Amino acid sequence: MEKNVRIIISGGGTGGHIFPAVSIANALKKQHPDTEILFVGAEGRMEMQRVPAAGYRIIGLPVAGFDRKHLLKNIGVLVKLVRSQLKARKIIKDFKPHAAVGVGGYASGPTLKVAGSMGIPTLLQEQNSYAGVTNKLLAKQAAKICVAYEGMERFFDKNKIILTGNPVRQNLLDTKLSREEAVRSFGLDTTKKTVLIIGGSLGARTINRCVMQGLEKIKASGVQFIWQTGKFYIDEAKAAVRQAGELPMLYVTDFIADMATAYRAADLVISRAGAGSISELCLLEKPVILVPSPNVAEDHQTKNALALVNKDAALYVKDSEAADKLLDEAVKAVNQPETLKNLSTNIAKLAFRDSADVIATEVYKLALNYKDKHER
Ligand SMILES: CC(=O)N[C@H]1[C@@H](OP(=O)(O)OP(=O)(O)OC[C@H]2O[C@@H](n3ccc(=O)[nH]c3=O)[C@H](O)[C@@H]2O)O[C@H](CO)[C@@H](O)[C@@H]1O
Repeated sequence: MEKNVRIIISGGGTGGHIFPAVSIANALKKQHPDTEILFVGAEGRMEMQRVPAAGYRIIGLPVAGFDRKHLLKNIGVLVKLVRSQLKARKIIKDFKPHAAVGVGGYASGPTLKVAGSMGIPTLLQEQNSYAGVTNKLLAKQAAKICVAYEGMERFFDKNKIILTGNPVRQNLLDTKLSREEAVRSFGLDTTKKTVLIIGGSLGARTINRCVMQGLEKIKASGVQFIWQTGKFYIDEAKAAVRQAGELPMLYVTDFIADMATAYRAADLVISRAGAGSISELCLLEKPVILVPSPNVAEDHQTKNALALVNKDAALYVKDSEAADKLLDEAVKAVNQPETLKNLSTNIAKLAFRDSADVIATEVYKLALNYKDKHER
């Protein structure tokens, strides 16, 4: 008989944490429709909209990130952390979860710490090839740690590690559109090569600058571009395009809701090296030039990128060299079918399928085990 299991999923901050969290929830619901799921996020962050839009309930904690550069500013952050832990304790007492999942991001720290200290089994999902501080701290209490890269024993107890890959939104894999239909949906020319430029869920300043400074080059390239700027940069980007005059080979937007169509249209992708984007590129076998962000904790995007570059599965341009090289490299690569084919073959080998299902199965096992012991 199906037993009603309750699970908390906590974390967020950016798409890279939220999309895997929602995918795990969907997989749990698919496997065991009676599972009750509660999300715990950070007040004011992206998850507070995205999670309800995906059909799940979320409660926000007043948590904020530590300022690693200005230590004095952290007094307020510490107060918020204590308040968050108190609120997490109340949430857990009310909801009575049988397991908790942490996907990284501010909220997962207090939630998983409190859950662990109350004896509830916890599972961590580490998306990157270099473990974040929060996950390293939470790892001691965790029952299982699902990772996406080899070699994570250098951060975590190897007996707890399961190599699952990062969950990817199912609709990315389900699209039936042809390349031509996808290209047309952006108002572009189906006879031309197309480069998709993405900067992670929030956009990437360096990549945007390269495009804005390279508009004349783009005009002359014979190639067309779909450019996602991120919401902070869209006005500046649109103004630059207006000033450059007619650019029918360039589609500009702040955010692409339908990434499946954008990937389908692309012959080559230029991307930051966020873990979510990389997992998608692997599954969709897309040739990519990675430009890791140097502004993330412990420089983890460079490590993500190198895990692919070392296997000839991606091209690599350093952030500091992007202004000089990026557009030229993209135009060159997209016109070399042999290069594109090799990149596609090699990146496909790094894909993990069924990631969300495997993680959901592990969480459910932990939860059932706890429930059997405590609710007889
Ligand atoms: C700046 C920052 O801190 N980035 C981190 C953040 O990634 P961040 O959320 O920026 O990026 P990811 O690459 O992990 O994920 C981006 C997600 O947003 C989607 N997308 C993107 C653009 C768009 O227009 N529409 C859209 O839907 C992508 O398809 C993808 O699913 O979490 C990741 C996972 O821990 C880390 O590896 C990144 O280093």
